[in-house]
Amino acid sequence: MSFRSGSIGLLRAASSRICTVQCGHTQVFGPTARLYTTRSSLSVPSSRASAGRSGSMTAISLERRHYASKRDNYPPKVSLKNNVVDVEHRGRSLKLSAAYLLDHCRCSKCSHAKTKQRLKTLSEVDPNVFISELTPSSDGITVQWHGQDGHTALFPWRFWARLVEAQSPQISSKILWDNKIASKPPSIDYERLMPSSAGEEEAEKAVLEWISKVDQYGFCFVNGVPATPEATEELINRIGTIRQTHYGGFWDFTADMSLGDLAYSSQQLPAHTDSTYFTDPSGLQIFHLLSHPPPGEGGHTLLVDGFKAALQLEHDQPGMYQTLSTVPVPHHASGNQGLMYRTCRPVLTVTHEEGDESLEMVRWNNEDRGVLVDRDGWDEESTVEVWYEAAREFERILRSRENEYWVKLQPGTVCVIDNWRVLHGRSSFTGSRRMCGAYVGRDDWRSRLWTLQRRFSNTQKDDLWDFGW
Ligand SMILES: C[N+](C)(C)CCCC[C@H](N)C(=O)O
Ligand SMILES: O=C(O)CCC(=O)C(=O)O
Repeated sequence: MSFRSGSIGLLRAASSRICTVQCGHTQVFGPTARLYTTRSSLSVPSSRASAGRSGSMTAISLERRHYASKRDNYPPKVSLKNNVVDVEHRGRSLKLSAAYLLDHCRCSKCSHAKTKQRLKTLSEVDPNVFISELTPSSDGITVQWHGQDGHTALFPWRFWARLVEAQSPQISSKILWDNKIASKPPSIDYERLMPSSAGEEEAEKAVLEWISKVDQYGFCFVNGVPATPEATEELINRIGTIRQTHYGGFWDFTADMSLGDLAYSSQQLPAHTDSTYFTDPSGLQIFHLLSHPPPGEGGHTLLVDGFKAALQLEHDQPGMYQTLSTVPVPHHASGNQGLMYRTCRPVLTVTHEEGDESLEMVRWNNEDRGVLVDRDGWDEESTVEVWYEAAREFERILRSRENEYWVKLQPGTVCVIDNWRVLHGRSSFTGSRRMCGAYVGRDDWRSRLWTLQRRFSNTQKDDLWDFGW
């Protein structure tokens, strides 16, 4: 499969469904066997190539997006038969047990209104409980259980609708890209992000736009940042708490080998993700080049969309994708006295949420990779040799010219990277080069994204039924 730059390429995915791809900001491609596809609102420029069945782009979702419930004007159809509740809504249906509904009751006895936590253990939910009655009203359906001291509770219509819609493939806004992203990389202006210059509400809206771009593209530049560590740290705190690691919290570093890692050298660093030796790799990697005065040269930054590369591998070599998703690989950080970090995990983390499969993380760092051991026995078909073949192909895709986006960072431009998706690297350099930045945890930046989405969405504020999805 090849992406023809600058034109509409036709890709015949494994499932023989034809997708069109607009090279540059590659927004679509790949098999649909493993991924949810859904018609997106993206419109395809009139394409020279026939787009086969799908005349329009289909946005491929790589992971479930935070599901934003929609107001539903058509109350779902809810009925009870043989102690099973049948829910039909927008052409989809599901069946719920009486015990499931009792477990999901959010009355004041079952759920804490402030903490949104359950107040019942599973042992307090009788798996054989019976529903004695369903009573519809304008607000929803009141369920009364037989026994359980006559437990009765209202489930609002938005609960029933959201539960059914949560079964369908979630549309994500992930946008895959190749080196053509250079023509228009995602970015936002610093002034818009700071309450002191934009006001609190507008700055919060801008932070939502900023983090949404990181979520969509896997990276985003911030332009016009004062080239100081202080301003950089203040900006990073607009996203969330800086994550402490054995490299400290906020870092300000040069090529002085002050710490036992190649980052503190002037050597070239191939495309990699950081903290592959942590069970929970850093969520965001944030860089700000503060200075690299002449006659210093080099030190260009490399970015590669790991999700695009992984799905390219899945399309071309599904068996290799499977290998990289299953064979655990050791990674370690052993360069600093008295510290030893080691973790053994596959290169690709694929989650199986509710039966669907979605790519969640690319964990790739050849410098920090440890010793491969084959417990199944060494032969030509050994797991290690099969892994090498897949890893070499993946590295070939990562290092292909079409996938490498090189950029020379400048003082004043901060680069925020989703370290679970986008790989970064560096060319070697000469002279005095000063870089600062920090990590932010995955859960922290995703929490900031979801709370801002909720703040600026039209959902009822602090609606107990809006949590825990
Ligand atoms: C702290 N700072 C980002 C400057 C360097 C961190 C070293 C990163 C390490 N090689 C890894 O890939 O996890
Ligand atoms: O110095 C740079 O530009 C990047 C260093 C790096 O890759 C890292 O710290 O992980």
